[in-house]
Amino acid sequence: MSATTSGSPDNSSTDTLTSGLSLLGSAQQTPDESPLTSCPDSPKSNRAADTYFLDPKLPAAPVESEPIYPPVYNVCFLGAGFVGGPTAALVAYHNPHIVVNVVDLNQSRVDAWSGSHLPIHEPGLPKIVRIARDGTGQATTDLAGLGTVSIPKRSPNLIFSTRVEESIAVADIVFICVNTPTKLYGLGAGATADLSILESASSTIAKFAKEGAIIVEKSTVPCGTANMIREILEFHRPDSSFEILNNPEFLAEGCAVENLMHPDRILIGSATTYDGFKAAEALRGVYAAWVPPGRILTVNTWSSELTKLVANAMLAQRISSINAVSALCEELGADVQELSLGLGSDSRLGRRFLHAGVGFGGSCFEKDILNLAYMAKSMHLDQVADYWMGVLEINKFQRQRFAGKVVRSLNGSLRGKKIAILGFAFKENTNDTRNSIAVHIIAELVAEMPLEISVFDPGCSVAGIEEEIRNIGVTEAQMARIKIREHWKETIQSASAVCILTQWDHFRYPSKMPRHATSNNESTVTAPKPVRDPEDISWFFKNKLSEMDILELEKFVTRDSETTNEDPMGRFVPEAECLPDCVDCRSKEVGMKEGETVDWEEVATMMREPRWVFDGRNIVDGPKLEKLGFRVRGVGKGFNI
Ligand SMILES: NC(=O)C1=CN([C@@H]2O[C@H](COP(=O)(O)OP(=O)(O)OC[C@H]3O[C@@H](n4cnc5c(N)ncnc54)[C@H](O)[C@@H]3O)[C@@H](O)[C@H]2O)C=CC1
Ligand SMILES: O=C(O)[C@H]1O[C@H](OP(=O)(O)OP(=O)(O)OC[C@H]2O[C@@H](n3ccc(=O)[nH]c3=O)[C@H](O)[C@@H]2O)[C@H](O)[C@@H](O)[C@@H]1O
Repeated sequence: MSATTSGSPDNSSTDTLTSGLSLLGSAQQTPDESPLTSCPDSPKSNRAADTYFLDPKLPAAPVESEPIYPPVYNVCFLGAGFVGGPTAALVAYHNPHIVVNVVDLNQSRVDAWSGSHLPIHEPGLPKIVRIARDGTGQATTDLAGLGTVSIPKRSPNLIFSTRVEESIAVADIVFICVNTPTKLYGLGAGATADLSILESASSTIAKFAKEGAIIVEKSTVPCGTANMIREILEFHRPDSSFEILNNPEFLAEGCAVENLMHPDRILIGSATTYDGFKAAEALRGVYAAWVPPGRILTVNTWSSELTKLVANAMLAQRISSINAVSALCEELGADVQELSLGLGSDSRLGRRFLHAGVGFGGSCFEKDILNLAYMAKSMHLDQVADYWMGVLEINKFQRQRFAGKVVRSLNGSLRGKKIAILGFAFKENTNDTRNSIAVHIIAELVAEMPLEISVFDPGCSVAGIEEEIRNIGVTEAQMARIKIREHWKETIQSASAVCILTQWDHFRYPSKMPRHATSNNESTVTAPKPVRDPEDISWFFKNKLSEMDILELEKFVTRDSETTNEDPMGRFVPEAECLPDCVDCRSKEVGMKEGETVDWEEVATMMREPRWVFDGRNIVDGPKLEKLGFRVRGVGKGFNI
C-alpha cells in the first residue's frame, strides 16, 4: 500500500473554517494579540465545514452516538509549567472546539511556548503544540486507488499569554497548575507545602472568574486545599457560586505526552452534591474527547487530593525498597537487576519502579512525601509519618553511599583528579533539573577538593545546570572547580572517573540509539492501540476524523517507509525562522547530534588510568566495558558482576 499526500500549510485553500484563522491570525502571531474567546471550530460555528471528503466507493461509517456533557467552550490553565503546558496542549489538541488559554506571570516562559523552542523538553510535545497553537493547513491523501481522504484546515485554539485576568474572566473552567513547593520558612518549614502561590492565584480567580465557573485544582496539594480555595472565593464573591474540583495530574516527565495521551486513569474529585457532580461531568466531557470513559474515575474531593499524595509516596517507596535491597546485594554478591527480574515477574508486584540507582530526584516525590508526613504528624499519627519519612531516609542514604563509593574507590581523595558527570536531569528525556540527584552528588564530591568536576547532560542547558548547582549552596571556590560542558567529549577528556547519573539512552553500553532525539523533533506521539481491524480503512472516510484518527491515518500512510517525519500529511503551518543569535539553535549545533551516543571505545582512550566508571543507573554492561579497559561499579552489583 502506498499513499500520496498533499498539504497546504500556507492556509491558502478555501474552507469555511478560514474565518477562524483570520480571527486568530497566523502561526507566529504574538500571544498577546490573539483573542481569548473566539473559536471557529466551536459547536456553534458552521458545521458544514466538518464534512470530510467521502469516497463514493466506500460505505459510510456508522454514526456514533455520544454521551452529552455540560458544554465547555473556553478553559484557562493558570501556570504554563511542566504540568500546565503539556496538559493544556493535550486538551486543546483533542478538543478543537474549546479555546484553551494558558497564562503565566513569567513572560519569557510564555514567549518560549509561543515560539519554536518550547521551554520544556518532552518527546512528542512540539507536534501537539504546533497543531493546536498554530492550526494546520488542509491536507489530502490518496490511499492508492482506495480513495482520497481530505482533512480540512484546523483553526488554532491554544493560546499562551500573560493575560491572566482576562483569560480567567472568559473561562468556563479554570485549571490551577501553579507550583506548590515545600515551605522554606516559619511554621512547617522544610515539611509542609507552601500554598502562598496557590492562594494568590485563587484570589485572582475569585476576583475575575465568571459566575458559575468551575475551578480545578491540578496542582498537587495537601488535603483540604479545595476548602481553602472555596473560602477564598466565598470571601471575595459571597453572592456567586463556584464548584471546586480536584483533578490531580499523574504524568511523569520525559513521557508526559504518552502519559497524557493514554492515561491509566483520570481522577476527578468533587463535592458530593448535585452541583459538584454536574461540575465533574463537565470536566469529564473535556477528557472524554480522547480518554475511554472507563478510565475517568469520580470520587470525593478529599479522596482525590489524598490519592495523589499517596500515589507519589508509594512509587517512591518502591524505589527506596529496591535501593535498600541494592545495598544488601553489594555486600552479599547478588545482582539487584536479577532481583528486579525475579520480583517483577510476580504479577502482584509488577515490573515497574524496581530500577535500583542513585535514588529518586525531581520536584515532586520528596516534596509530596514531606507533605504527607507533615499531615500525618499534625494529626498525631507519628508512626505513619515516620513510615513515609523512612522512604526519604533511604533515598538520602543511597546517594551518599554512591558518593562515598566514588571517593573510596579513588583512594579516599579526589585532589588533583577530574571527575566527569554524565547526566544532570533528574531522569532521562527531560530538561528538568529541579532536585536532581546529580546536584547532591556533585555537592558531596566537590567538598573533596577535586581538580575539576565536569558536567554534561544532553537535554539540559548550561545555564539551567549552573542555576541548580548554585541553589544548593556551594561556595564560589567550589563553583570554580565545577565546569558545565556542552559535549560529552570535553567532559570526559582526562577524567579519572565517570559517574553516570541520568539514564539517558545516549550513555548506554552497548550503545542504544537514543529513544528520543535531543532535538525533540522525532515523532513520538502514538496513536491509540488499534481497536479496529487494521485492514479495514473505511473509517478513514467517516464524517469527522479526530486527531487520534489522524494519527492512525498517518501511521497507515507511512507504514511502508522508515520516515520519522512528524508531519507526513503535510498539515503543519510553517514556523518563523529563529534569529541568528538564537541560543537554542546554537546549543543544538555544538551539543550532541541527533542519534549520537557516547563512544565508549573512544572514552577509553581519553580517560586517565584506572578509568573508573560508576554507573549510578545500571545502564552499561559492566563486564563488557571492563574488556575495554575500564573498572566498573554499578548499583546493587556484588563485586565482579
Ligand atoms: N512536574 C511534574 O511532573 C508534575 C507536577 N505536579 C504538580 O503540579 C504543580 C505544578 O508543577 P510544575 O508544572 O512542575 O511547576 P512549574 O514551576 O513548572 O510551573 C508552575 C508555573 O506557574 C506559574 N505561576 C505561578 N503563579 C502564577 C499565577 N498567579 N498566575 C499564573 N501563573 C503562575 C509559574 O510562573 C510557573 O511557570 C505542582 O503542584 C506539582 O506538584 C503534578 C504532577 C506532575
Ligand atoms: O507528581 C509528580 O510530579 C509525578 O512524579 C512522578 O513522575 P516524575 O517525577 O516526573 O518521574 P518518575 O518517572 O516517577 O521518576 C522519578 C525519579 O525516580 C527515579 N526512578 C524511577 C523509577 C525507578 O524504577 N527507579 C528510579 O530511580 C527516576 O530516575 C527519577 O529520578 C510520578 O511518576 C508521576 O506519576 C507524578 O505525576
